[in-house]
Amino acid sequence: MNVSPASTFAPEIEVRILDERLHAWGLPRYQTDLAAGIDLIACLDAPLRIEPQAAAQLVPTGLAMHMDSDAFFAMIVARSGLGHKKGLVLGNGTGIIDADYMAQIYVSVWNRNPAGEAIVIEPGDRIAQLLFVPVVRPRLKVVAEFSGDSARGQGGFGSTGVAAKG
Ligand SMILES: O=c1ccn([C@H]2C[C@H](O)[C@@H](COP(=O)(O)OP(=O)(O)OP(=O)(O)O)O2)c(=O)[nH]1
Repeated sequence: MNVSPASTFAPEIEVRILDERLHAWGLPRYQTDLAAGIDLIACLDAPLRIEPQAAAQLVPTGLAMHMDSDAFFAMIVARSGLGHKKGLVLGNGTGIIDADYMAQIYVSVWNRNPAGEAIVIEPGDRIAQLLFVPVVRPRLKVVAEFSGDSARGQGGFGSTGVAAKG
């Protein structure tokens, strides 16, 4: 399927390069025409060794951006291969970059491997990816009782069970 860039929501945002080494390592860009995210690069001065299950560490990306929009935000997620094969995941599960955040973006890295295998991140490694995600910011109105009803009603967490229904 071909998607014309003109048919997608593609606002322009300002990005600052805080680490000049990114000019050689790779400026923020989509790796393929339809890649969902841009890779984030470890702007480290020396290799970083992460022991299994050790405390999460913050890695600078050398990037700052100002989305300045109420229509979307950015989300840091693991790179699929690194997370699945090597065990390099995010210490905060998912990193949320608010649209009003203008400082350097950091990646919280964690080695989820159970034991033994350390992970070494080299300066310039692509360690995670950044996705831009539309967001809805509804106005929150506090009420005593809900005005409508639903099939689930007041059934709580897990109330629909696990069996597949025909
Ligand atoms: O993985 C991350 C997560 C967050 N941030 C930055 C961008 C985000 O806008 C800001 C604050 O994040 P968040 O609101 O999730 O964290 P907080 O602990 O509530 O911090 P704050 O008090 O600054 O809102 O930190 C990162 O650089 N990397």
